[in-house]
Amino acid sequence: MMNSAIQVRGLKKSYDNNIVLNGLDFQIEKGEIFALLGVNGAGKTTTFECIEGLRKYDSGTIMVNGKMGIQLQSSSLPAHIKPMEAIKLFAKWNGVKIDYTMLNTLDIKEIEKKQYAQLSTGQKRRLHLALALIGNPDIIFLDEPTAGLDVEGRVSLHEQIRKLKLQGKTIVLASHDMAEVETLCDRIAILNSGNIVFCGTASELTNKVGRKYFIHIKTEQGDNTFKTDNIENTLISLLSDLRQKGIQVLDIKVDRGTLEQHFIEIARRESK
Ligand SMILES: Nc1ncnc2c1ncn2[C@@H]1O[C@H](COP(=O)(O)OP(=O)(O)OP(=O)(O)O)[C@@H](O)[C@H]1O
Repeated sequence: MMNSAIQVRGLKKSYDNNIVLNGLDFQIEKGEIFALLGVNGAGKTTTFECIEGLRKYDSGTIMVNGKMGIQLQSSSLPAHIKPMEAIKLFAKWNGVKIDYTMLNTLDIKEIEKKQYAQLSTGQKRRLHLALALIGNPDIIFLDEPTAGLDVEGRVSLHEQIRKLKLQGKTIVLASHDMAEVETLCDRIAILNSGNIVFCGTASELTNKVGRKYFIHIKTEQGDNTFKTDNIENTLISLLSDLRQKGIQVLDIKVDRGTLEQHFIEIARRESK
């Protein structure tokens, strides 16, 4: 019997002439938080749906070792349903008793009187997570769980996900937020042009792409972006240069770069 929670071998899927998955190979170990990263349209949802058994694939094998719980996409419930009605319905379908402790941790009480359509994005996410957990699954799929959430909502969801891991659950999530998956996930797979172009830990990824930062400086003369692996030195030299020229700085932002920028970097390295 395999030890991994999920094993995917040679997974291929096309929609008409559009090859979305061109032979994916990866496995997800039991008890890990695993992220599938990719830009919009990379095929994350398609991969998930193939694994979940919701979508037919063209070829390859998928083995799943455990019960799956799936977090619904937003607005997938009827507008008038109330959270507790949805929870009772799901519990009935799953033939399980409702776990009120779990509902309390997700603060479902706070929203139980509202209708689905009246819930905020964060409240809908919490309800969707509760519904995914109703059947006490071993493997939980979260498709962009923090998209559209504010910082507080994001932090609280990350805490929930970490708690699930401590309970021994396997968490599989899709995201396009590099910073998020770096702090949250044990391993990351990057999906690009139908293939897994990277699969490993966040620090392995950092070693591969280098610790690159992007400094965005807005001045009275316009916007400029600089790439660096040494924020301090680059900032000092940029700022002193601007001061010397008498150009006023209006705003400065530093970030880790977008996923696209990291892809370009990885692709460049692999073609060498
Ligand atoms: N039912 C479908 N019929 C035809 N094409 C589809 C279908 N579902 C998805 N696609 C196409 O497959 C590709 C991958 O879509 P998918 O939703 O899997 O990507 P994704 O990585 O989840 O994207 P996002 O981050 O935007 O959710 C896209 O080009 C999309 O247009």
